[in-house]
Amino acid sequence: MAVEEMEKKKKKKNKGSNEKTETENSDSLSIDDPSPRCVLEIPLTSSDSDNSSSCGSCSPDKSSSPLSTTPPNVSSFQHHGLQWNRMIDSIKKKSIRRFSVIPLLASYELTRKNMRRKQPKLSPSPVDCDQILVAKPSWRNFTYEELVAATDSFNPDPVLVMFFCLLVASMDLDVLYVFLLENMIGKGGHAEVYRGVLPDGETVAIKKLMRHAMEEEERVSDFLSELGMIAHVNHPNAARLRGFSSDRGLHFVLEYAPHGSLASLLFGSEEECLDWKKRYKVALGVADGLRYLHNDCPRRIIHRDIKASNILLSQDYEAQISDFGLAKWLPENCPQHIVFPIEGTFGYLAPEYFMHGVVDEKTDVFAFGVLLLEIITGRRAVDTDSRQSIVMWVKPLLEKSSLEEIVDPKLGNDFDETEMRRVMQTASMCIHHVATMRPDMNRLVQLLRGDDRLAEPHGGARTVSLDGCDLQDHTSSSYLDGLIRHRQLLME
Ligand SMILES: Nc1ncnc2c1ncn2[C@@H]1O[C@H](COP(=O)(O)OP(=O)(O)OP(=O)(O)O)[C@@H](O)[C@H]1O
Repeated sequence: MAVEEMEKKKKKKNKGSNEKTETENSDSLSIDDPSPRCVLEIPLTSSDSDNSSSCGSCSPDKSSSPLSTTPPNVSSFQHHGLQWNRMIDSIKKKSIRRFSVIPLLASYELTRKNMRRKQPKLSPSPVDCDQILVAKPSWRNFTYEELVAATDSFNPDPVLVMFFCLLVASMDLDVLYVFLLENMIGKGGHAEVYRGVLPDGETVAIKKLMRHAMEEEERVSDFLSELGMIAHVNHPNAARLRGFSSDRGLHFVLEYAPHGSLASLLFGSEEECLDWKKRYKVALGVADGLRYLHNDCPRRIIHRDIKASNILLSQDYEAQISDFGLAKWLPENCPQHIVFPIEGTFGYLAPEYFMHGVVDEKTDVFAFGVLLLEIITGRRAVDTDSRQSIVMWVKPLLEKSSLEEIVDPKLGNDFDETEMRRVMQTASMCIHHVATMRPDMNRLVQLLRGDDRLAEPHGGARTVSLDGCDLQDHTSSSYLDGLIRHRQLLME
């Protein structure tokens, strides 16, 4: 846990500087195609215009194969993109002066109707690019007063807290704080999350970015990046945006997940046990969500922070991938990307990522494998006391296929053995130390469902192998060395 916190601190310290310091790796690696800096920003590059299959890929009846996408109407796509880019540029310029500029977005009602009014009529095309560019016509810009009303004044004045504390001298400050913040439902490395109820009765989660360490400009940039990402995502297994607010702080308004995070259910209480049926459903849901992000979303998205606390659970335990703060857009035609500094959460990082900064779909596949191991074993990615990585602990047991040593003791014998073995086998493929040996998400979904006879061999339509990074030196022992080195670096 301490290690994880250390990682988080490092992550947050580094956050923001990441985009500026990402490096190009000359030959086979991607040019630095930035993640979106604002809602609906389309990063157009010459390479993209040449090979932009993303536009067609968001048609609602999309098959699971990314190869079956319709070619985009490039000129329409670029036209929209350039228009949005101009708007974003203007926001960015103004945000340097003062970040009260985001309400400007309010004047750009992001509805399809409005888009049409502001655009010259385009010739009809087989692919409706409006659907991509205006992926979430329903979300809106909230005022601070609306958020206060929704959360019953979620953020009490610290002076008020002190006043109460003095008044009730016997009360512990922390207890009082939590008492006053009874709507707070979660706290991450850079955000507090509150429950709120909108006037129409819908319960929402309001994620409020905290003000620590980061420069205001960086926070704005990160906020816009995460907003741009989540605004593009539209899948039952991904968190849904209801709106945002930049009034007195930066806020996301998200669909509320009543069961909280997978981490809180798996590790929260000794007494309670998430039954196997739900665990299996969550595993399938996360796999589906990742498959969408990697293959079927308007842009190829690598999440980079898949972990149990970023998987939320809906009323009926449908998994929702959340927290797109580190997510990265990769161009279609570039196999991988090199990033520095390395960000993410210790215990979930793929070897080629924490050793060489290589990012692609297989980065998420590795983290997904660790998540599956947590689901099976009920252990954390890194054991709190021994600080042992679950990957190193489980590898010999997976080889023995030793159910009784691996399965969460809280489950007893209350699980479907076929499903359990399937998930174990899938996890073991995901955590392979050689990236190209890990299956892609299309195949993993099929493996998890038990219809792997239909599955393609390793690799994926959007994933191209990169010899330099599939170094055979990623043996188990070098992985362990790498982990230790990485941990030492974090401690420095
Ligand atoms: N939509 C939601 N519904 C219910 N609970 C939520 C929701 N969003 C977030 N939470 C809770 O708040 C916690 C923190 O949220 P989140 O991970 O988005 O914050 P963060 O600061 O970005 O985290 P990180 O430390 O990973 O960067 C989650 O683990 C979850 O328990």
